[in-house]
Amino acid sequence: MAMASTQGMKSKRFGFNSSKTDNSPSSKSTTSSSSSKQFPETSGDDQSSPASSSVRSKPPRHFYPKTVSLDAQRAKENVTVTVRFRPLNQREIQQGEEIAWYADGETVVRNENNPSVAYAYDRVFGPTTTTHHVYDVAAQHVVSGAMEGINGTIFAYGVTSSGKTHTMHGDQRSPGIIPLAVKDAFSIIQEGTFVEGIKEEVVLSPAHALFLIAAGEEHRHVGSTNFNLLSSRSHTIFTLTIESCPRGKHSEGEAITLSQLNLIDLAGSESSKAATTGTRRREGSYINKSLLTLATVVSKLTEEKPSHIPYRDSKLTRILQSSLSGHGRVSIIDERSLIKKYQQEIQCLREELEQMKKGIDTVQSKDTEDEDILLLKQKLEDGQVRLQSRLEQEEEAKAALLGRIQRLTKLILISTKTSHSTKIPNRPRLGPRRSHSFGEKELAYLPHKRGDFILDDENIDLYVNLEGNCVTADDSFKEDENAKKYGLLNWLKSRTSIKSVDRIYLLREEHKILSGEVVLHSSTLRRLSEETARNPQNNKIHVEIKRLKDEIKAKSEQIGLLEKQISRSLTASVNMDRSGVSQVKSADIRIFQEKLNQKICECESLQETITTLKQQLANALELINYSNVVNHSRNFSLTKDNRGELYLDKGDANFTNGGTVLQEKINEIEQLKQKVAELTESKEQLELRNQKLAEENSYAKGLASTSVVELKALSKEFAKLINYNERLAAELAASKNLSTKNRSNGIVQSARSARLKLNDLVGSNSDIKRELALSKDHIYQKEVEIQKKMLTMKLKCRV
Ligand SMILES: Nc1ncnc2c1ncn2[C@@H]1O[C@H](COP(=O)(O)OP(=O)(O)OP(=O)(O)O)[C@@H](O)[C@H]1O
Repeated sequence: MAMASTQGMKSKRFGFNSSKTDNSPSSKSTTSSSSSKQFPETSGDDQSSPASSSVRSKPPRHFYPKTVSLDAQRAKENVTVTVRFRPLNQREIQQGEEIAWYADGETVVRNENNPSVAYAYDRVFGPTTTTHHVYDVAAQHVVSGAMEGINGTIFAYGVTSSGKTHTMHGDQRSPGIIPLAVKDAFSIIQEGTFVEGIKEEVVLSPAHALFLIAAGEEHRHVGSTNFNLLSSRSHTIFTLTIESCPRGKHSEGEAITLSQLNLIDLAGSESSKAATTGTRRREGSYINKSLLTLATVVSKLTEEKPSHIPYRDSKLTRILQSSLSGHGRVSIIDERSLIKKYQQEIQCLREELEQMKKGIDTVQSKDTEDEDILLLKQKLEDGQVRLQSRLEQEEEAKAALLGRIQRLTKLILISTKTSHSTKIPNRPRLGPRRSHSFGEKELAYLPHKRGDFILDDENIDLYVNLEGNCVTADDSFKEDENAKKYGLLNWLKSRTSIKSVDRIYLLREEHKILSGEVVLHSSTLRRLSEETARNPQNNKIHVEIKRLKDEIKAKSEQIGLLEKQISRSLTASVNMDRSGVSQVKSADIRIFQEKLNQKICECESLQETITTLKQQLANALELINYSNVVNHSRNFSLTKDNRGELYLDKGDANFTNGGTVLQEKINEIEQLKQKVAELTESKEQLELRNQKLAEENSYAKGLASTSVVELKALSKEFAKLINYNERLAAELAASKNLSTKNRSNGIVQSARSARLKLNDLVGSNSDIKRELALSKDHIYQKEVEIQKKMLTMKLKCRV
């Protein structure tokens, strides 16, 4: 028997060629089985069978690859071919069967009769090899690859009775590849990322999504640390998987895009100081570890040539892997597209079929009976059968898909029929529109357009649209909006029933499917029972009957469970309205309960401390009394007055020296205490004064630096004014010179113009003079101001 495994997208030729097998060395060699090698009776799987029959008899046409050597190219391919020999069974031994082919080493199969004939495979297993070993060597990598997302196929092929079923299915004693692979897959799941309670649900409306978020929040772990009374002890990840496709008439059959939007509220990183208990510290270390991995992953992703990115180091990065790596999952085909594709394929196949039929007719009409034409006819007929069966399969798949679509459509109808109509008009949008699996109609049921919600207990306190502007709705919507705005919880509650309706519907659907399966199994069972009556020796039928009975039993149990779930869901949906508020609040109650418990614990420990202190005080008092009695046998005792201070109760008589000394000491202590109190008071006053002085000092310093700046500015201004003053004086002198010159030069001018010019000059002179006087005044004022400021500063500095 041979086994092939393929992995990955590349589908490769196996190197088999049935049409040439007749000429192949393998078929020749199998004819001479009389001198074949006999294997010893040491099979790991079946101790009773001594040799391989798979090579004893004539090998099948497809048994050996055409190529003889395992070349380097093949090693790189994703297809591996292995051969397993089975031992001869009792019957074969009795019949004197012999072995013609044997395993020569781990990769070569040789012919006993003709040692020069040899074939190489990826791996050859002798008759003593256990199935487990075959699995480990030839199949395990395909399974683990599949767990990493690489498609894989393992199949066994060979002549009848060569051991295919034994290898693939096996039995209790020696389980085959299939059970081993299933077990392996599940054990890999256990080691891999497992997030307890993670859920993926089809969301039918915004309310549905919000309800799921609220349910998730309820499970969020919160605890108090030294820095935060309600610190998040876990990350919350809300992943919205969005399916979208181009919208429009001609979009049918187009591939849909699948993308993910992760909305994450991370728990904060913290030092161990933030923790109040060991548990919190442990949580903190987990939080820190995942955040560290996130940081490492992000920094690696930003590298130009990223090396290994440790997504697997934390569940957080593992979950976010597809989004972080930037590879959106794109272009998968949805049911409608699939149907469209199938329809096209069916059409093509029909056309092909028609053409083939025509070809057959033509061939028949020619009535040529030579061998080639017969062969062609045979081929065409084969093709026709194949096409017919493929057509049937496609039709079946189509029917199944249509059924699924109908169920989903029903589901959507159920979810939307409870929704209210909306008056909110369509929003103008930029760019081409895409339709989403969750329609935009649904968005209209949000309290207002697209928006971010901030829920405060039962009301929305703040409501902001995505652009960050305050919402200003049309008057016509105001009333509607207010109702929604101030009653989101009620709005939410009205929506939450959708979920339970959906659940009940789905449970019922599942119930129907299971019931159908039970009916189907029962009828098969009846048929098989009739068969057993006719053929009671057939063990296979008995096994099949047992299997069917077990399955019917298991399915009936499942049906029972489903019925219970349905009735529970019905009750829950009735109670939903009543428990709506409590669902939202229960998280808060849990937190407050936790805090209350903590406070109770604190109170208890304080009470314990008080009791211990009281006890210690009583002991101390007793000790003093006792020592007084023993040492002096006198009537005095140490007591506390109503202020809690110690004093000596002297009693009536015979107060001795010891008592006096003690009293003196007590007085001394009291005096010292008083002194300490006085000193503390004066120290406090001094500290206060010191603080005040320091404040004044810093104020004065500030003032001084401000004044220095101001002084500089004033000096600059002063210099400027002096310059200006000088310029004005120069101008005045120049204008005086000019008037004198004009007069002395005796320039002929009209009397009127000369007078005007003179007037101008006189006017400008007097203006300049006035300006000069003003600037002098200004300078003087500034000087006074500066002096005043400097004086104040000096005074303040002195203070
Ligand atoms: N490695 C093996 N060790 C012991 N017995 C084996 C081994 N392989 C097969 N057998 C036995 O050989 C017999 C035939 O095997 P099996 O039914 O698996 O062959 P098959 O290739 O599936 O045949 P078919 O094509 O007719 O279904 C069975 O009795 C099986 O238990």
